[in-house]
Amino acid sequence: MKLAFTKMHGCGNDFVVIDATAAPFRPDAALLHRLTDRRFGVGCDQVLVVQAPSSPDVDFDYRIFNADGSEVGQCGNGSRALAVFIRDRGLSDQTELKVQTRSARMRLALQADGQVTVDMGAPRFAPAEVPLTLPEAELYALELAGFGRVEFGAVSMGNPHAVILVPDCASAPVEALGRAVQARADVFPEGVNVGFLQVQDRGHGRLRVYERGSGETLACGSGACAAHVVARRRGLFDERSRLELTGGALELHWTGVGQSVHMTGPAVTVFTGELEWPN
Ligand SMILES: N[C@@H](CCC[C@H](N)C(=O)O)C(=O)O
Repeated sequence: MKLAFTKMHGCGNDFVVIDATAAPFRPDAALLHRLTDRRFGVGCDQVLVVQAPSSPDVDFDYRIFNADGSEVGQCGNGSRALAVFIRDRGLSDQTELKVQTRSARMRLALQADGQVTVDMGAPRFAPAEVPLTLPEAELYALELAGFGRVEFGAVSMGNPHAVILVPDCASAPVEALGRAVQARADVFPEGVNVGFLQVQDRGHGRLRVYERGSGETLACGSGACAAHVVARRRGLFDERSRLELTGGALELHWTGVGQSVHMTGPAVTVFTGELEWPN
């Protein structure tokens, strides 16, 4: 069988996108590995699958698989890529789309300048919703071997995020500390994406994210939303911020608790291809 795919990225967070609107796509672990592996396969941080809508309230369903094959419920950069993919494949000519993942409903808006704005829904802070097992707080803390007391904000953007403020993103121990936080399965029963945010002023910051299931990526859209929200709740950001991630910049807008976070940024098609499978 030949499996058609499109390679895309949003600020360097890269995707293999599959159109499953006409025929079902039921990937097993081996096929996902082939799609995500950078040496023996195509290579990407996430595999995104577009499906026909499961409810009349949305235009498409959207499945997300991390590089390790785990299925998750949110991918902010991926949703911008999805909007461009749907338009370019002629699946819809609407400039506004509603999509449903297994844990989030998002509204995607294609802008005239080529950027995509995503209504990511309202952030959720209750520990059970993140989820994390600590009593509710604006700032949590963990004692981690080799790092001492590590403070972080926690939020669900449809997926779990911990956000750590750092004085300098470039020198932050993203992989080591990211792994150490993720190792606390007693605190994060569904795992966690770990963001490292350097606040520059009330509207600017730098961010690196050690993602659950994919390691450090060049950008994480839901991570950018989480970082903006955590910084704003701590009084460090105004309603709007521009975050520089390793692979590009995202614009965030959040008016406050109970309101949606809006994220704007680019989405780019790199190439299309066909994978012979199994071979
Ligand atoms: N890169 C994504 C997030 C992908 C899922 C994440 N690794 C998780 O496991 O929750 C984004 O842009 O949001």
